Amino acid sequence: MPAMLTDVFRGHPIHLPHSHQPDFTSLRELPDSYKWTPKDDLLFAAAPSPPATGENIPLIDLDQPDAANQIGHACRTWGAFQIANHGVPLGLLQDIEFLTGSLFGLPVQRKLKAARSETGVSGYGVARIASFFNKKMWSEGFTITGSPLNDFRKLWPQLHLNYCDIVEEYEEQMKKLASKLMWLALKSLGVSEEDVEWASLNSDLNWAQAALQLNHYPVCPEPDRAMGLAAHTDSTLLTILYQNNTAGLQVSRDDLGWVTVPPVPGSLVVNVGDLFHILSNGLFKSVLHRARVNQTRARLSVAFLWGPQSDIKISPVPKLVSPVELPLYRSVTWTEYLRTKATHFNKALSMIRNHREE
Ligand SMILES: C=C1C[C@]23C[C@H]1CC[C@H]2[C@@]12CCC[C@@](C)(C(=O)O1)[C@H]2[C@@H]3C(=O)O
Ligand SMILES: O=C(O)CCC(=O)C(=O)O
Ligand SMILES: [Fe+2]
Repeated sequence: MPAMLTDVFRGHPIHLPHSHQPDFTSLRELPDSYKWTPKDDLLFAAAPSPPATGENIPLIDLDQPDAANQIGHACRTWGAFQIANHGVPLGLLQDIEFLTGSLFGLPVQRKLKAARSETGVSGYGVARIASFFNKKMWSEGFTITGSPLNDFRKLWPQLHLNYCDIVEEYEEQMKKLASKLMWLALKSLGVSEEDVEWASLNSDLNWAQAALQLNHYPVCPEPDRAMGLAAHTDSTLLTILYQNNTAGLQVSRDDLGWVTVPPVPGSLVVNVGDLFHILSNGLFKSVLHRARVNQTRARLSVAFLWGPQSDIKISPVPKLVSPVELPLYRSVTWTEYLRTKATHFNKALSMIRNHREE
């Protein structure tokens, strides 16, 4: 049995003062510890985003015959896209949104009963990347890896079994969808399952595992100075994000700056993670993204963070490598990569890049 995602941070404790999490609803003013300036995050601009050019990540209908090429194009240009006709039942999206709202609506003391431990992955707390910033983020999160049963029992002594069923069903659907999307994107590069050794050796989806990240961005008294979730890339192959109908997610484009991803009811946002960037030998863009907050509406999101089993080594697909197109990255497992990210944050990708001798 390979090491599991659950154990990935065992040797990498972080100390985050979860228990000092404020009761957001009682704050009328933004405390200084939540006021971000460009100095706190080089990517943070206190000023509003530049005038919208109308350009946005594409919305792709998976029932279209041309979906593979559209997905491939979106992965190369944006590293993100939205999908419609994805086959995930609307009722299930509503259920996971309801579960998320119910979880964050619990009293702080109850949520803290399921607090994430310093060496753990699962549980309630602030995002792990918080340790790289001096200012606090205006959000709370709950991470699920493996069975949520133990944590859910503490949160909902009565209803935990129903909620476990929803999570299980949601993860099942997301797993199928994620693999479908990955193969569609690779198809656009002329790469099929036979070209990827670990996928063709492992039957079905046994090579994949995932984490589910529930996020809550409460109403904020001074949204322009606050940050919901600081700019980052995901350490995944792909991430599939469900957002409630409140805008906040922004993706970065070198030529356009921060672009807000408008919520489209019933659709899902997909983004390329660092491992897919590596697998595609740099062709697919691991998109930098962040979440902003607002003054009138609480925002919820559910991220399905999808990657390979811990014993699988990810490296550029041989078919995309040639004497001209050298492999840009050396091989790395998800576990190794998550640990590199946990120590070096946004330098992680460059640390596994191959540097050519001149
Ligand atoms: C499987 C994963 C992926 C993790 C770590 C671990 C569990 C939680 C994920 C997130 C979710 C929130 C953003 C992020 C940047 C964070 O702080 O925690 C993600 C991180 C990553 O993509 O690196
Ligand atoms: O809430 C969002 O829109 C973004 C969440 C996110 O980036 C994450 O959980 O990794
Ligand atoms: Fe993310």
